[in-house]
Amino acid sequence: MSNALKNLILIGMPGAGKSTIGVILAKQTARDFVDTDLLIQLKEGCCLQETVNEKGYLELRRIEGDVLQNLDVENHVVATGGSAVYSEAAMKHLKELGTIVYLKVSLQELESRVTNEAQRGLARPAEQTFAQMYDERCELYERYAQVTIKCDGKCPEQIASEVDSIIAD
Ligand SMILES: Nc1ncnc2c1ncn2[C@@H]1O[C@H](COP(=O)(O)OP(=O)(O)O)[C@@H](O)[C@H]1O
Ligand SMILES: O=C(O)C1=C[C@@H](OP(=O)(O)O)[C@@H](O)[C@H](O)C1
Ligand SMILES: [Mg+2]
Repeated sequence: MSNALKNLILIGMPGAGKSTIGVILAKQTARDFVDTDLLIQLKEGCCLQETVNEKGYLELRRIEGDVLQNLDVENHVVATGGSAVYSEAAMKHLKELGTIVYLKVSLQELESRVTNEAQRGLARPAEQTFAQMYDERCELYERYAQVTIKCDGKCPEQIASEVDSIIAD
């Protein structure tokens, strides 16, 4: 564990399982849980897709960066949004808060999971395809990851146990 605050920060593509696995991991490791997408929604008073529609994807990324930089938690599992890695300052803050765990999933697996792309509030330019987004972002997730878990073919409980055993070492 890289940090006395004992937070585990999950990063990865939309559909990677950050929100799903985050809750399971919190329960498995006796931590609290926070999903920063929900904090953004509470701050804005609307769903992420509405923020994108009304203010644009760059503004959603800016709001997300702001929420992440103001995050002040201890002994939590933090599920971030897939676009968290666009803010260098936010990622620096998250690294100070805890251990950054990248949930790595193949494009093929993600495409089978994310069937509601247009309603998910993705913070990307309108013309960017999911595959292009994957190519652009993979190097960012890898840049910030302190622990990487290959998730294809594993169920959420198995992935949570793998994270638990790695951070317990
Ligand atoms: N390891 C997994 N195997 C199969 N399906 C998964 C796995 N992890 C998540 N899912 C499914 O993928 C979808 C996206 O998961 P979610 O936790 O919302 O991802 P994220 O928060 O990273 O965008 C959900 O329907 C969830 O049930
Ligand atoms: O990757 C993205 O552009 C986004 C992913 C979403 O979270 P999930 O990764 O939990 O789906 C959410 O933060 C927002 O809609 C933007
Ligand atoms: Mg999520």
